[in-house]
Amino acid sequence: MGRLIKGVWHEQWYDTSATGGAFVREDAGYRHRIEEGGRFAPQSGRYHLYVSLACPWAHRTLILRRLKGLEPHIDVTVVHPHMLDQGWVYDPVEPLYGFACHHQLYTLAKPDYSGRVTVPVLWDKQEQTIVNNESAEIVRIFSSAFDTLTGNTEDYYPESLREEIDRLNERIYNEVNNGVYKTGFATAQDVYEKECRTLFAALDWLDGLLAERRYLTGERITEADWRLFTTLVRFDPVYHGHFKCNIRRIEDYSHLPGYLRELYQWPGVAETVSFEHIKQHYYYSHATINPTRIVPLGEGQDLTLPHGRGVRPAEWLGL
Ligand SMILES: N[C@@H](CCC(=O)N[C@@H](CS)C(=O)NCC(=O)O)C(=O)O
Repeated sequence: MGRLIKGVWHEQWYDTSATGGAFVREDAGYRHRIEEGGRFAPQSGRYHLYVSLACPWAHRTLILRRLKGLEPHIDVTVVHPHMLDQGWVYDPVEPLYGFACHHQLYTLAKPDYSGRVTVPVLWDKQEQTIVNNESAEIVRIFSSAFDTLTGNTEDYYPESLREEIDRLNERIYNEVNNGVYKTGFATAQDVYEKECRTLFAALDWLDGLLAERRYLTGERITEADWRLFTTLVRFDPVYHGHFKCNIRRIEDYSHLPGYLRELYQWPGVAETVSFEHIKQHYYYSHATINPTRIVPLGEGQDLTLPHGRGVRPAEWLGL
């Protein structure tokens, strides 16, 4: 992996030496919106989404694209699961410009770009630039910006729940979504232990919440659930082993496993999950953590089993 410095690719791994062994995530550089009458208008075929099927942040955008019926309007390119010295690469080359490396897309948008080269990227073919490379914002864009085009008005960030969704997102982002990375990329024992305990305290809290509520905010599924899902689905097969998040498995909890299965079985969602890409990416790309690059065989729990959510246990057992 590496980064662009004034448009030139430099190979380097995350530097944790300046932060006492702690992994600190950089903010994304492109934060435009898509809106009627704006610079970026909602038009069919104008935008292209670049994702990794391994990446939990990109995965959120892929789920929203699916749930909001955007597949006919926004094409997708999937990067190769191994992220090595050139960073993310396309194999075969990406379809719009024939690029082999994801960093070429960043320098097409801005020839002197400096910063990390990440997925997801929402690309504008018309201006040949990046509209947005922050998944949380792409999720919001997909949730509402194209509604007139698709006629799909399903709202995953409803006005009445925004305050609660924001509050949930804040803790889940810091302690779970990014918590697994802070645990796994820590290079000092005390930092690892602190992050790992924080992560599991948050999972314990979520398990308790899901004992009371079918979804995080109650009866209605929202973006907060989809944002949590992409971390939960990777947890037992990858984060538990590779990132040493091994105090418990998701499978060991009371309510998280059924919740995870229900979301996995949501129409269209299982097709956005690739355990092959997920395992190949983490175990093969992070040579500092797994120098042998052996990719383990297990895939965690069977997500196709009955989820048992929203029905009384007696009904679920057919009694
Ligand atoms: N803030 C970004 C973070 C995306 C991100 O960090 N993606 C990872 C893949 S899981 C990546 O592309 N990393 C490459 C790098 O950091 O150089 C978002 O949520 O969209």
